[in-house]
Amino acid sequence: MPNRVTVRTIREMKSKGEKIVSLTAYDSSFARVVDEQGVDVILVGDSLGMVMQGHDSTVPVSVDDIIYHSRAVEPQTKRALVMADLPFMSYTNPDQAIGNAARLMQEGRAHIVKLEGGEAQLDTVRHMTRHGVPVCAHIGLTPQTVHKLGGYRVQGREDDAAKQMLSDALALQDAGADAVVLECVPVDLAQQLTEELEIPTIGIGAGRNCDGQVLVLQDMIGISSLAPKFSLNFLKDGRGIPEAIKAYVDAVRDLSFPTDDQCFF
Ligand SMILES: Nc1nc(=O)c2c([nH]1)NC[C@@H]1CN(c3ccc(C(=O)N[C@@H](CCC(=O)O)C(=O)O)cc3)CN21
Ligand SMILES: CC(C)C(=O)C(=O)O
Ligand SMILES: [Mg+2]
Repeated sequence: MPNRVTVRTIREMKSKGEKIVSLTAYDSSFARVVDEQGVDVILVGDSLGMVMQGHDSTVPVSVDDIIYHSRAVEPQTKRALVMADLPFMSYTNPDQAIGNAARLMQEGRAHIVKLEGGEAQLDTVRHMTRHGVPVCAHIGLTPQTVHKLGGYRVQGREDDAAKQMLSDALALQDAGADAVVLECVPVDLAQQLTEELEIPTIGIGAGRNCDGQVLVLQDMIGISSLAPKFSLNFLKDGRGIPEAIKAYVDAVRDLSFPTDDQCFF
């Protein structure tokens, strides 16, 4: 694995102020192109339940589904860190979580696993860390709990919620998390989280001050049924798909994406 991006690489990128670029890929053709265009972290996310399977949430996605896509993606990558989501109900206790993380890594070839939640996941993150499983946390809007949240909405606008998010993030870091995704978080709160954490923050709808950005590929080439405020179609001006992905990579690195239009305040 020479020159492969690892959790150490992205932490170094944070300390040097180099932006981390992440994008989803769910099949081998896209994985190859996304890797070739210089995306640092390829996410095999449970949003595949929406963009690949046509469900209206990520709730129906199984561990086998993630493995199916991750197995297609990872062998086509040469440089990117391949991250896979633990789907809903696959990590309700540390033993279940580590068993499913092992499947994502061994059957799915993933290099790091991601799970949603704060406080409730501390024992699980600690257990996985102790056993050498790289972990990315995911806080803010956690789509797996959409039926509790009551919709895909910005999180952390109230003082109490913002304080809770900050303490969750620090506790996840202490538990061993290697990175954290911040989804649909107001710009100022995401900036504060990014400054207070040593581990990298990867934002989606969380402003340009995060250490990195992530988008769902289908959103950034304009073919998904959703048009979240934080997304932007880069497939325009006669560009092909590889060029659109390159434009996204460049825009994250030169801070031209996201603009205020893609942010919550
Ligand atoms: N195609 C796709 N893109 C995604 O970013 C994505 C998925 N699927 N599936 C899993 C979750 C769900 N996500 C979503 C979906 C919709 C909104 C959305 O439409 N939000 C509104 C309201 C925000 C607010 O005002 O609070 C928006 O205008 O963006 C946000 C996140 C993010 N993830
Ligand atoms: C929206 C990103 C961060 C994700 O978790 C997914 O695509 O599943
Ligand atoms: Mg996800």
